[in-house]
Amino acid sequence: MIVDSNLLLIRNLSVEFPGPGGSIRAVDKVDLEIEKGERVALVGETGSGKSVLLLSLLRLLPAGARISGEVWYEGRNLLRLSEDELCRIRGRELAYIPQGTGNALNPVLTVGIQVAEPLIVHLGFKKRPALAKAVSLLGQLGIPEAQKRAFEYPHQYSGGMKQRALVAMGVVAEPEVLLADEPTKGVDWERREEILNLFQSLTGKTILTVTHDLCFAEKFAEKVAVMYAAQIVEVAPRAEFFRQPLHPYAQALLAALPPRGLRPLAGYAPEHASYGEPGCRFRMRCPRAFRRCQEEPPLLEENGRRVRCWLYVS
Ligand SMILES: Nc1ncnc2c1ncn2[C@@H]1O[C@H](COP(=O)(O)OP(=O)(O)OP(=O)(O)O)[C@@H](O)[C@H]1O
Ligand code: NI
Repeated sequence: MIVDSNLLLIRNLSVEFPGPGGSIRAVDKVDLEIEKGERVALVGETGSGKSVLLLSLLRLLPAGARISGEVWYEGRNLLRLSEDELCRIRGRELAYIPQGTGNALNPVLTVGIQVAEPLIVHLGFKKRPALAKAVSLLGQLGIPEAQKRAFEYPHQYSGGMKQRALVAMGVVAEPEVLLADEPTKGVDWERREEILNLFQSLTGKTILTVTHDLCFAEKFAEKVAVMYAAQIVEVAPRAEFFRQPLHPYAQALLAALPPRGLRPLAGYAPEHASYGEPGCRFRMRCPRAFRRCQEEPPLLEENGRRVRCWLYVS
């Protein structure tokens, strides 16, 4: 067993989807440590593997997905647990907050009862107090007239409201670990603040959030992890990351932000089929690429930061 102060320890995690034209490696040998009570933002462009990484931690991927590696949570490798054991952990100790844009909510149940359900299922609450808590949480997240709207169905909610209902459902039973996939997507500016406040009020809870919203990441996270083309390319404490990102991709990500110059990154991420080729996956778009980038860069570790780039190899 791995003895460590980390609550969640992801080791050499890979996910492949077999397909007719060969398999797609959506997550490639990811290592990430998350301490108890730590808030981590996982950022990176579309298709880089963030959602798949999150889903793989709780084995929520479609049946065809091949997961390898280790995910240690309090001394247990989640990838080795039986489905029964994992079911007991899911929702209660580790909860997943999906994106509200999909069909994550059940269309035939009221929102209130869905938000209340984890309390009933995992903590043995009776329906009335569970509903009361759901209503109060929905109100806290800025759902207007929560008392009334808790009795409405998902189709009566806007996209942003559905997203907030999913956040409420994820946090209601106060799980130790929250895995959230873009919890602010489609949510208005003022309402994002409420999600942020709610997350910050969950003291002692560990939160890993996928987000495209770097402003949210800067306010919310203590640590930032950056993915590019299925790999982790940088991990850094929040302040250091926003002051001086190391990886050229992370630098480009920040340079694209409006207050920092709004310079979009040109080009495209490499095709999955090319992942097997040697070399840095960012090199074709990298303004600082040099000869050595033809070889695969290691994930270097220095002063609590990590970066996968030859520029930092002396
Ligand atoms: N069920 C699946 N079957 C096959 N390929 C998949 C499946 N789910 C995801 N992928 C592929 O895995 C890669 C990573 O997808 P993922 O959804 O994790 O990206 P992401 O970083 O979350 O992107 P976004 O920011 O757009 O949400 C993509 O190329 C995607 O097409
Ligand atoms: Ni995603």
